[in-house]
Amino acid sequence: MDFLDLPQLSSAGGSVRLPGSKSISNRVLLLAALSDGVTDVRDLLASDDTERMLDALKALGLGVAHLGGENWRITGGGGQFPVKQAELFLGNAGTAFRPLTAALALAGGDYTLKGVARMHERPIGDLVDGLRQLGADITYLGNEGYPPLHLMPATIQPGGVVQVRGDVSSQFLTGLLMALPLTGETVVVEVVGELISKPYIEITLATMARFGVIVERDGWQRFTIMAGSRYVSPGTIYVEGDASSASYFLALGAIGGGPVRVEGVGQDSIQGDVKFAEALAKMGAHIEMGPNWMEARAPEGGLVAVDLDCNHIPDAAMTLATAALFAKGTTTLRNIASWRVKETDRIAAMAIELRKLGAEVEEGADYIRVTPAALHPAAIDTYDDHRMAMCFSLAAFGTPLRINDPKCVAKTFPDYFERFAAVTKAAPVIAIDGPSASGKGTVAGRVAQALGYAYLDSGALYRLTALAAKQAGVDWADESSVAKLAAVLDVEFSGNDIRLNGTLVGDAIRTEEMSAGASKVAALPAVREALLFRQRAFNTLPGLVGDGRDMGSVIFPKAPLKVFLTASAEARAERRYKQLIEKGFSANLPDLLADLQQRDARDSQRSVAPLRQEADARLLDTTHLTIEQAVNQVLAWSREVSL
Ligand SMILES: O=C(O)C1=C[C@@H](OP(=O)(O)O)[C@@H](O)[C@H](O)C1
Ligand SMILES: C=C(OP(=O)(O)O)C(=O)O
Repeated sequence: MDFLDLPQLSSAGGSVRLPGSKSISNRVLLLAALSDGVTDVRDLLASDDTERMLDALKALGLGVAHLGGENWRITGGGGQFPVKQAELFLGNAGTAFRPLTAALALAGGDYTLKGVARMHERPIGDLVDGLRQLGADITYLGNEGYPPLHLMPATIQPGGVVQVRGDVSSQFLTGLLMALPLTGETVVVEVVGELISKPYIEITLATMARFGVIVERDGWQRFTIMAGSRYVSPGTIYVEGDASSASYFLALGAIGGGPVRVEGVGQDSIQGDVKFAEALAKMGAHIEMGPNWMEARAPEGGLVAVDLDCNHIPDAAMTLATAALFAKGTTTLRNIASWRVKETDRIAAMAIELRKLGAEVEEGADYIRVTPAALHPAAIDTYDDHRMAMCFSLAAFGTPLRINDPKCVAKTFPDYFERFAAVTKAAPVIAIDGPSASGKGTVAGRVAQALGYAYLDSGALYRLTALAAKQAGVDWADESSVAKLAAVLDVEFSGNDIRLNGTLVGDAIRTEEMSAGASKVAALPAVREALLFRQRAFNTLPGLVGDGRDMGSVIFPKAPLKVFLTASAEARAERRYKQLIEKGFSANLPDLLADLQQRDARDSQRSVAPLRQEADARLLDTTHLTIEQAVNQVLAWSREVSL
């Protein structure tokens, strides 16, 4: 599985231009398609959800032209879909599936609407019930109340009253409202039950108004579409930046110092999720806003917990759940039952993954309660939910972590992690690589001490793996068995002490036998894979010095300082000889030299992570240097680069 390892973060600051709003993009596309005339859409969101809508409109025979960049030209059908029979795949896009169901059910064609497996678990029964009151002919192809759907031509009863439930998803009301002008008659929509996610209805009404249809309303209960309502293209329309996507960056600013500014959405927005900024302000963040921008800074004393009804910001509220990891006290997010029927059961998923990091979490049918704790590294599953992936990126302020399947952000924000990297600063790493017995361990340890950084002796992990295999009677050449051992290796580093399965290992991993074992197991790709995240999990604050063979090339390719530390084979053999004699082992210089040369050859020729100087690594040849001189050189370089 694809994954992304995040180092612990030290700060956040900067500015981000947001991608277009998903909710506005898909509404604008559909209304442009239903309009008379040509609409130029600017700043459209480029993502999976909008691609599904664009593909559907093309399949339905509407004019869809890419003008380059984020600009599209839609030629409307004046309420007609030229293609009368089609099978549409709508992925997991609620904003495509629900509104297209309504529009196509009234359009007099034969259409099959499908999605990904999860879409077939997301309810649509309340919308179908509403459409059937108008005479629509809709069949469930799978489970009653859920996609996929088959829509057949039907005699639509003009006018009257349609009742629709609004307590599972507001998208049912949105779908009906957008489709009803197609009937040409006056229709009243009555909402049954408490309407959730109300601000999304405001987006619907505001977007319909831009296309010339004004809906009369009586609060949240009754909406009237007048006879003769027709969509008319506004000519050119601009899509605002996505307010839900803004939430991650505002939270980064609120946790990581800031200020982080988002551009493309602000106080003039029609999106309810701008209210996320108010929630963050309640947690203590300093928020500033302009018509088209928002900015967040961390409060001096840190964030504080909140107890909030989040029904009005169902998507952005997820960001509060991970921001809560950095707030003093217990945060409770209430009235969020709809989380359970979105991309995944978001209450359950959030609780499971927050607990993996160490937080205390309580979940109920419609709430989640998060109490922060000292976080520890974990691999976070994202459940094919873009917001899970984006929300958990915030946790990196507390611990290095792995995000599984990070590409799921493509639903609404394909380059999220690139933007994230641009406004965050990672705990620094000094990567020191070099051949056996070059003295890199000694130098790395002393540099770490001088800077107050942690020290990762990656070679020790391979030696420990070799030792654990020997103890378990596993052959060093048995790749899958050694990898299994490596994945669950119970090791603990504290100062100079190393424990394996709770027992001090001392010099047992420093013997020539374990050197050879380490070199052998290190050549096995599955073993290296198993130890990858374990090593990256050392990338904590205030910083790390790592030594090994692939620190700069594989483990920490973004390390701000990379050193290739070496010495002539003769000098290294001599150093090793002295070390062994001092420790009371017997040793023979010519043998040591021959071994070293053989090992150099094996390490530099192996197919995975061969030992070599990276193009961006600085060469430190210590043949004629003392340890102090080598340490001082690395420290001098560390001052040169900004760590
Ligand atoms: O209408 C919309 O654009 C949306 C409505 C909300 O769904 P619910 O109404 O199902 O809560 C929201 O979660 C979704 O991401 C987008
Ligand atoms: C719920 C979401 O999506 P959808 O539009 O598919 O409902 C979301 O983006 O968080």
